[in-house]
Amino acid sequence: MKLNDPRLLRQYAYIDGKWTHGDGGREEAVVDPATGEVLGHIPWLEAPQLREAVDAADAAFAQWRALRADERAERLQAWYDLLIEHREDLAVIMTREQGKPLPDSRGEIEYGASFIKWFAEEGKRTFGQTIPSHIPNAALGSLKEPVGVAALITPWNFPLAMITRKAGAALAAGCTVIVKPAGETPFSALALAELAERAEIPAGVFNVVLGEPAEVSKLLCEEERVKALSFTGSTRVGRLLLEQSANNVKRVSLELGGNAPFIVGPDMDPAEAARAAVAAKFQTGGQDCLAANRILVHESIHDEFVEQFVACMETLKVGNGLVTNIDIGPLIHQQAVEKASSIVDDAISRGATLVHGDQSMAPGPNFFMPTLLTGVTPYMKAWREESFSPVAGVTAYKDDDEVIKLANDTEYGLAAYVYTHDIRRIWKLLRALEYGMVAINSVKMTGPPVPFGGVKQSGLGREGGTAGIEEYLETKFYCLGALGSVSGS
Ligand SMILES: NC(=O)c1ccc[n+]([C@@H]2O[C@H](COP(=O)([O-])OP(=O)(O)OC[C@H]3O[C@@H](n4cnc5c(N)ncnc54)[C@H](O)[C@@H]3O)[C@@H](O)[C@H]2O)c1
Ligand SMILES: N[C@@H](CC=O)C(=O)O
Repeated sequence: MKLNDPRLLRQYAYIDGKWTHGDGGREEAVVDPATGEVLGHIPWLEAPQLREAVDAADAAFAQWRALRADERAERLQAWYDLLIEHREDLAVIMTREQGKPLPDSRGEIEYGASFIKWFAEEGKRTFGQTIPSHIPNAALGSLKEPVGVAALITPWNFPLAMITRKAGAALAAGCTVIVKPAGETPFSALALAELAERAEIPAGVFNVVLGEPAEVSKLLCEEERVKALSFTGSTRVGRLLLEQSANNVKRVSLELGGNAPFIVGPDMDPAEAARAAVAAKFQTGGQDCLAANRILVHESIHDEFVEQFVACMETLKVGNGLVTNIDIGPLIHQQAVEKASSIVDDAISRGATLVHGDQSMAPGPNFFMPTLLTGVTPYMKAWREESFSPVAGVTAYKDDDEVIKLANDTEYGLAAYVYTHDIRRIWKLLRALEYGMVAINSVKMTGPPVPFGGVKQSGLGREGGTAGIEEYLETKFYCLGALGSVSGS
């Protein structure tokens, strides 16, 4: 891989400020999903090495939490500056291991870095409370204290931002962290570690462990000294980790799967709505927890919407993300391609219409051409499952009550989109949709100040914003008694 700064491509785990290979000799290849080329190898650590990471994070916690918030902010700001300085190399690493087009990778580096900058400041505002006392001669209040060592387990679709949204908050709060990135995209995480070291974030504060996913996650969940677990990934794995964290009653935050409805009201211009729906569906090639998974269009504009949607889809270019003007890169691996095919086959076998999408045009084995199905119903996988691919499904509806029922007909509750200019409809839908986030007449909804997260089986807790740092803080109440007369108590 050609980088201006080749030291950003590290092929070791990072524990206690040291680059570490695996003691057992196990390793895993990291592959470019666009070409199949092996980009490098990462070690799979053994249990004693994973425990060394916990030892290191636990030992570093005392000193890191003892720093003033502004001292931690300085280190985080230096880390942020280095990410921005090395944005181009980081983007190349991301495109090679994840596949997303280079401009999207650049966008993710800036997006990911923005969480570090935002939380560096927010760490200075972790205020406690002064509580008017109901106890004679006492002063009451609360302090905010860091939870302790946090394990951060992250997915491959946003290899950098899903780490920084967690680590920015955790480090600013005074916690130390152990990151377990997805095996498909470890190099972005390791480049973050290299830059954390250059930013003089002390040894043991930011660690990256690698290994067999189930083994590493189980050890981190069952480790008593790990006080918080923050996981982003599938609902299936999230459930498992919640269970494994139960024995030591760990603080658990889960950012899980989505099955976003995209609702188009009868008052919308079909062309405007179709452009927005294409953007919301095909971001990150559909491999996005916010991707519009079920497009619900009022029957009065359905046919024109579909026509406009196809016209927009036809402009999307599929190919290697390193090439200029590509909109959609490869899917992450063969299983993802097989899942996309099975969703399309299942829908067709149950009566949906394949309007667009010729897979013979795919430029390689991991590519999937943008596909449109109409007549999608709740009995199809295209409805029930998060497709995580460029497969769009459209369903016509009659009225607001029906679309609310349809939109909520899923175990997921991460994000929903509503396109309409009717204020009464907006308010009705906003209140009735069982989702953690609702974007109205906007495809963009994320960013550092946003309380990102889902309801139902899309997760627990929030990331980003003031709520995001709370996930890494305990509230310690104090009652300072026997004070004699306390004025104003
Ligand atoms: N809500 C959000 O903010 C958000 C953001 C990004 C992705 N996601 C979700 O992530 C999913 C896609 O990511 P993914 O395929 O990497 O998810 P995944 O659940 O397969 O993997 C996520 C992480 O868990 C690890 N893991 C995998 N299997 C495991 C096991 N059996 N035991 C323990 N750990 C295991 C992986 O190595 C990875 O680090 C989608 O469902 C998507 O919606 C959610
Ligand atoms: N696009 C989401 C990640 C979901 O996969 C985000 O911005 O957090």
